[in-house]
Order: sequence, then structure tokens, then C-alpha cells
Amino acid sequence: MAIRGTNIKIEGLTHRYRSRSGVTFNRVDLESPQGEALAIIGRSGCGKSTLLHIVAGLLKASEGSIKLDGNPIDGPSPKWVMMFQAPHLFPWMTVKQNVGVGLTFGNWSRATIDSRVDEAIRLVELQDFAQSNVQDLSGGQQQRVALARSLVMEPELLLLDEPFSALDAFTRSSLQHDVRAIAKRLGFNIILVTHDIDEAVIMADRAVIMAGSPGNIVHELDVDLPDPRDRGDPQVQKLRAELMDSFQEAANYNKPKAAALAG
Ligand SMILES: Nc1ncnc2c1ncn2[C@@H]1O[C@H](COP(=O)(O)OP(=O)(O)OP(=O)(O)O)[C@@H](O)[C@H]1O
Repeated sequence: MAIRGTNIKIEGLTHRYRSRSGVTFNRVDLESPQGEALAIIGRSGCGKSTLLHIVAGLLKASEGSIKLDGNPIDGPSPKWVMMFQAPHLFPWMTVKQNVGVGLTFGNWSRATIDSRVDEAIRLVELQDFAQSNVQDLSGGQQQRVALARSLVMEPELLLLDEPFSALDAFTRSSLQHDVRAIAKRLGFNIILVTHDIDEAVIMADRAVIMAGSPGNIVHELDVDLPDPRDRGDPQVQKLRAELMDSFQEAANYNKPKAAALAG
């Protein structure tokens, strides 16, 4: 699978939902180097999902820019794909048909589509279910199908919006490990939006905390830990505690520097 990562540069990103409403976030600057897994954590309502939707090209920013390897994002693309909390599969199709659906819109031969789909299904370890109807799969397996459907597009950047929060703790944990391992093996970037500090420590190379109203990035922490990461490991627990302290500090934050400067 020919996947590679990308250099992400977000500059002065400002968003408001309506011209006369307040800003969701104000002059956000954020960079992420090729191959990084970046977590954005923050309380509900600080603008994390909105930011992710703009990166995905699903929403427009009011000001500022997002560039991948210097090229502006100006709409959806197979190079940057988003996974949501719900897998959004076609219920009448098999696993294989769901995974390949995006490729049927391109000019690939049947043989190329088949081989890319088979490889994506292998990556998420669903080979034994390739011909099953997705309705016969568990929630975790369905989320694996959604992951394979994203990977088959060979993205440079995988955007995850609370992708595992509807799953039980055991399934969530195995998907967190697997998605990170696949990203590291293939080299693509991840931006993960989450409320869950454990998820950020298990999955990310770096975590940024978003807070305030309007929101902004108020803190960042390198998650410099060896793989595979185990929740019980003292190093993991130490970083988790550090991130939790910053998160709680950020909860009291309501005047972002950028907004103050702008005002
Ligand atoms: N379609 C919309 N129209 C108007 N305002 C919206 C819309 N979607 C979100 N908002 C508002 O924008 C702000 C940021 O919402 P957003 O969903 O980006 O936050 P979030 O940090 O991702 O929250 P959560 O963690 O609960 O998903 C909130 O105040 C929300 O009410």
C-alpha cells in the first residue's frame, strides 16, 4: 500500500458558524510533521470537531489556512479521510463491498480494486469476514470496516473524531493500539480529536489541549513513549497524570492569548 505522511501547517485559523455569531475559535496555529499522530483534547464545545471538519475540507474557515505539504486544503479528498464515531456503512453490502465503495468512483481496474481491498481488509484483520454482511458484525468489527474503507484510499492523513467512544472498553483499547500500529507501519499522519486522556496517551506522539471560548490551543505535551503502550506502565501513567493536570488547568482558561492580542 503506497501511503506516506504529510506536513500539516495550520495558520491563523478562525471560524464562525454564521456571519453574526461569535467565533468558534480564533487564530489557531498548529503544525504537525510528516508521520505524526497528533491528539487534540479539550472539553465539549471548545471547537475540536469544527477544527477537524475544516481540516477534512467539510467546512470552510472564516480566515486562515491549512496546508498539507504546502498545498491548501479546499475541499474533501481521498488524501485526507475522516472516521467518525458511527461507522456509517452501507447495511445491505458485504464487508468487501463496503471497503471498496470509494474505489469504484475511480478509474482502477477490477484487479487493482480487488487487491487494494483485500490488503485493507487484511490490515484490519477482517479476512474471515470479507464476504459477511456488515449487519452481522459487532460494533468494533464495523468500525474496523470503516477503518479499512479509509485506508483503501491510501490517505496521507487520517482524521479521527472520537472514533471509538461508542465501543466497549476492551474493543476500544484494541482498536486504539491497532490504528496507531497501522499508522506507524504505513507512515500516514493522524489527527485525533478526543475527550479521553488515556486515548491520547495510547495513540498520540503529541497532544495539544484546546480550551477557552473562543477556543485556542493552550498547551502541548510530547507523548514520547515506546510502543506498544500499556495503560499499566508507570511511564504511561506518569504522562497521563501530567496531561490530566494540564487539562484541568486549561478548564479554567477562558481568555486565549491569540484572542487577547486580536482584541
Ligand atoms: N452547526 C452548528 N451551528 C452553529 N453552532 C455550532 C454548530 N456546530 C457546533 N456549533 C457550536 O460551535 C462550538 C464548537 O462545537 P464543536 O462541536 O466543534 O466542539 P467540540 O469541542 O468538538 O465539542 P464535543 O467534544 O462536544 O464534540 C459549540 O459551542 C457548538 O455549540
